[in-house]
Amino acid sequence: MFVLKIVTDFASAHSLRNYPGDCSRLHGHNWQVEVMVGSKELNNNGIVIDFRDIKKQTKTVVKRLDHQYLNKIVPFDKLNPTSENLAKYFFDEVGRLININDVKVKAVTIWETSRVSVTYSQGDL
Ligand SMILES: Nc1nc2c(c(=O)[nH]1)N=C([C@H](O)[C@H](O)COP(=O)(O)OP(=O)(O)OP(=O)(O)O)CN2
Ligand SMILES: [Zn+2]
Repeated sequence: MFVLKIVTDFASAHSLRNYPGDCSRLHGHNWQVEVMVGSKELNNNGIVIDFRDIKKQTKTVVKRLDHQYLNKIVPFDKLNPTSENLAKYFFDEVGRLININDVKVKAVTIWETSRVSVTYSQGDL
């Protein structure tokens, strides 16, 4: 299995619903997003997928959230805007844009700060 990784980031505000502490108040993060794409096969050019395509499609999703108050953006108007839910959101949404044949998003890691992160994946990495 080849696993490619791209990293990007965005800034947004959120407040956690039903959170027993100061994270229930409005505050912001510079989120870092790592998208891992895997495949067992290479194409004729010896690549899985162009890094540029992964970056481009990830940025399409980032644009929806960048410089926004996440609690007002679908689906986080209903779904708590936790790192866990953001990781699954990127996994699903970037996957919808780039998954084809054996080439699939394998995992997404969201860094909320430089000290804490969540990884969402389905199946083996
Ligand atoms: N499992 C989760 N726990 C927490 C989440 C989350 O998304 N998933 N989110 C938060 C808050 O968003 C909070 O902003 C982050 O808090 P924290 O990690 O404590 O960050 P700090 O910079 O305030 O803490 P340091 O002690 O300076 O590292 C909380 N928990
Ligand atoms: Zn927070």
